Amino acid sequence: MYSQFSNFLQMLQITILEAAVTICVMIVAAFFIFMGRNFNRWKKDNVPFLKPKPIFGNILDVCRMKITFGELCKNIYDGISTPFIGIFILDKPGIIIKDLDLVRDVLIKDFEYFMDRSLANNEKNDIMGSNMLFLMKSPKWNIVRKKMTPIFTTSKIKMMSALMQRCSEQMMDYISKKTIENTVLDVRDISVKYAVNSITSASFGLEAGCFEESGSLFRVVSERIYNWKRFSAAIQTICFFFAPFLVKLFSMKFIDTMSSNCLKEYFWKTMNERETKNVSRGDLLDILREMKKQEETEKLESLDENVIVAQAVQFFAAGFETTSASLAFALLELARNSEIQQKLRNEIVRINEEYGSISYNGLRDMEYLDKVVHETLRKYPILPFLDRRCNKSYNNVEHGLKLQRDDLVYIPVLAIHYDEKYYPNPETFDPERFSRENAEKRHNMSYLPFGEGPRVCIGKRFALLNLKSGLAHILLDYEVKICRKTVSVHCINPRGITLQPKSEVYLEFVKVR
Ligand code: HEM
Repeated sequence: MYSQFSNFLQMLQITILEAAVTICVMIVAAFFIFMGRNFNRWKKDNVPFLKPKPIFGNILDVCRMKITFGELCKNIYDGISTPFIGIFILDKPGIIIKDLDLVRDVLIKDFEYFMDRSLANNEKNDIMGSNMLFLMKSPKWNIVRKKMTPIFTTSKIKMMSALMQRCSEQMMDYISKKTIENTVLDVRDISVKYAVNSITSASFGLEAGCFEESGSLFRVVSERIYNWKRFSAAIQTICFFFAPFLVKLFSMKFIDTMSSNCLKEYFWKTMNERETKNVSRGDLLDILREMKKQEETEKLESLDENVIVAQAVQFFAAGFETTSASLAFALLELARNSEIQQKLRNEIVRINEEYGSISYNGLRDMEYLDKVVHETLRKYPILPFLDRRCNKSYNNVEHGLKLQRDDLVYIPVLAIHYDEKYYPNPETFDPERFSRENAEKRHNMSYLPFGEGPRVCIGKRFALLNLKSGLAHILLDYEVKICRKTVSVHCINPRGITLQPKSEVYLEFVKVR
């Protein structure tokens, strides 16, 4: 074989080295051509588009972790005047939408064309990840979402509020002990502990114990799940969002095996305990238990045990990072804006006196708190973009947009939230933007921190209540202030997909009650 090959090379009058170099060049050229095979797509369809770079399309800086995809979308959005623009996610055609009527069409009116997210779903090797609602694809998603919607009704949320109150009280004990030694605390750390405690209590029926000195296993797991400091974790997340073929090729898992096994074990342990003792506490676990029973009687193929446990793990993963970042950002903004903080505290003190404690009904009556929370989520939308995949040919005549199956669609939430047209002086933290009068004047797609349409965040009401409970408890007892340790610009971490403070958020806690 080898002698035949060298005879062949002799015939061509080239050496083995020259042959090897030629083959490498040909492979690289073929790869470039393959990755660029769609690059004429937007030109052909007469759609305005951004010139792509070889291999990476328009996301080179995201892959190099120089900026987040949310910020890239914002830069693109700010630079265009067309209702949408064509881009390339590596080799795949995608569009970024600027026109809010078109945003509404994609998220709500024409949802049947955009039911799935663009995220990878590795069904073969990642049973836990692929069964999570966030990653799930239609038609399985339709069935599971319908089954899960009753989890977050008003009466269920009201029951869960008692669990949240307990977590808020644990946080206050912790702050009170910590401030004896040092009045400067890292609110990012406190927020993560609070959010992990709340979500563990609601979705696993267990006390995570994050505020205890001995440390908590759930805190360790939460750190493992989203550790943006770990380069490999950041790369993996980028692959899930933008390079599904690599996810399949390298059998990547959305949540690492150790964390998911650990959560799974706790889930079944508590579930079985409840089964034996027949107790219910009004948390998500009870509802998942009902789903399990229903599944056993109805023999629904799509709701096997993996689906049920994956939802608990999903709540844990979706809940703690989003809520903790929002709470930390809210406290930072309140420390920067002392007048707003004082106005909010006056409301909290008044309603606390009226109800005797920070109860579910009391929180519902705190109108200014509601505005502060919404303005925080406007300024810091934790998921700075929404993504969808077109699942069948789409022709929107009114907006002149034609899409093919598998085209990617992005809604640049961060950019919309900072558009002067909807929010003048967007850098200013102004809760009055969310007075009923002001909110009614805006396009209803100009505020999307929880997404919109049938795939809107299922935990929205839980998250809002959790955030409000945490904030109200802290501000009732403490004034938070900027101090020497507070880093003036909290850059957004370019290694994450979500908006997260890049460093610790130190604030001074001054007792006011
Ligand atoms: C401040 C806190 C939170 C924010 C800002 C947030 C934001 C979001 C956003 C933007 C989406 C995508 C919506 C879309 O594509 O239209 C989403 C989806 C989702 N969120 Fe949240 N979220 C938060 C808290 C939570 C909590 C506490 C839970 C669970 C208890 C949760 C569970 C989910 C799930 C399961 C989905 C996927 C829904 C589906 O695909 O059907 N989130 N969230």
